[in-house]
Amino acid sequence: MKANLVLLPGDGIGPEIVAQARLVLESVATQFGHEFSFASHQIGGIAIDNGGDPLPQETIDACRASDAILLGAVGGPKWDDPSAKTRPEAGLLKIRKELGLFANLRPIKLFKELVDASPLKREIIEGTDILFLRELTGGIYFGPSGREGSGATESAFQSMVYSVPEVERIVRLAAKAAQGRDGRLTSVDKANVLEPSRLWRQVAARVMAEEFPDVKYDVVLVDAMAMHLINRPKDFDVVVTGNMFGDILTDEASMLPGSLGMLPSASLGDGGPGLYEPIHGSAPDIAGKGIANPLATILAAAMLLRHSLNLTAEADAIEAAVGRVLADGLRTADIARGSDSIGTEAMGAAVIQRLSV
Ligand SMILES: NC(=O)C1=CN([C@@H]2O[C@H](COP(=O)(O)OP(=O)(O)OC[C@H]3O[C@@H](n4cnc5c(N)ncnc54)[C@H](O)[C@@H]3O)[C@@H](O)[C@H]2O)C=CC1
Ligand SMILES: CC(C)CC(=O)C(=O)O
Ligand SMILES: [Mg+2]
Repeated sequence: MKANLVLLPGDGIGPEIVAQARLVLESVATQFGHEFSFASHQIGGIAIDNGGDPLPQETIDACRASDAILLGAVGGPKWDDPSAKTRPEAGLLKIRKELGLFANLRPIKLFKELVDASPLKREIIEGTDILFLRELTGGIYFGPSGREGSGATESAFQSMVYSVPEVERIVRLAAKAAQGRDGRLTSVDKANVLEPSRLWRQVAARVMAEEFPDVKYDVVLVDAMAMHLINRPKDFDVVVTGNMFGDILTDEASMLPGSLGMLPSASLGDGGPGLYEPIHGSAPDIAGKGIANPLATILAAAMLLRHSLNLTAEADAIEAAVGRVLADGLRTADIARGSDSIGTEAMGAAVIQRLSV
């Protein structure tokens, strides 16, 4: 198969981890007889530095013309000035919106070889397999925002807005995902306080009752969910939630496998190219040191093969190679828990070495 892939390395550790995922994809292409072409484009802080815009038009055009996109991360202290006209993160939000990527799939799957990396007890986490569906192009990150007044009385606002169609489409997708898994769906909201959450809860209940009577459905408030996630994670199958709640809960869930550096994601819309990325950010504290964990990005590349290119065996091969690396005891610093660790490049090479085993 021929595929035209766009790489958006971005900032901080982004270029380091995307480089390893690219090598893995090149190795898969050679082994399975595919022709993948790669074109790198700018997003985030580096794009601001080079032209003042965190998402240049040429990047949007290249993404639209591609079969799939692999992104590293954006942002960093260099661009954190609160009075700046724009921010790297605005580029990421915009590309998601431009491409209509309303569904962010975040699988929280534990490699059995890695149960020792979590700060949580083995008996709590072992066997955890949750699929989060985070709504990605609506909610508070996209609501009306601004500032009013000035000086000591200045105020700022950002509104959470959800519409019926926005809730319907993400709940339908989540329910379909549940049908293909253990048949259970949990919707997470804050309906005791927030009006958009009350709409979300009403719409989700109707969609589930009318269209998915076979899926076991329940609702949990987001604050309680934050606790359940680390107390009884095995009780959850598919979880559907809004943009900000999904963002925060999945960072928390990264403590189940033990590190943000282990969790990939896929952002999908109604057709068109999907965008794949680790769930973590640009990790400025370790950028340039060669120690970032590239496995989340490598696993995101596996999701790209599975969801955008329909290459199941190839995606399985990457995931199996990651399992072998972990079984062989190889760990980057974030999952080493004090024992010996290897760097970003060595971890990428170790995955490639085990691809054909
Ligand atoms: N998708 C994206 O591009 C995202 C961008 N950001 C941006 O990233 C910047 C840094 O944000 P932080 O709050 O520090 O979150 P972060 O996710 O970048 O890092 C949080 C902690 O996890 C560690 N970490 C993250 N990924 C790792 C990896 N692959 N291997 C080993 N350790 C890893 C970091 O070293 C840090 O200690 C900010 O500018 C933020 O806005 C944050 C989240 C997502
Ligand atoms: C720009 C932010 C919303 C990025 C982020 O934290 C995420 O998508 O996980
Ligand atoms: Mg996040």
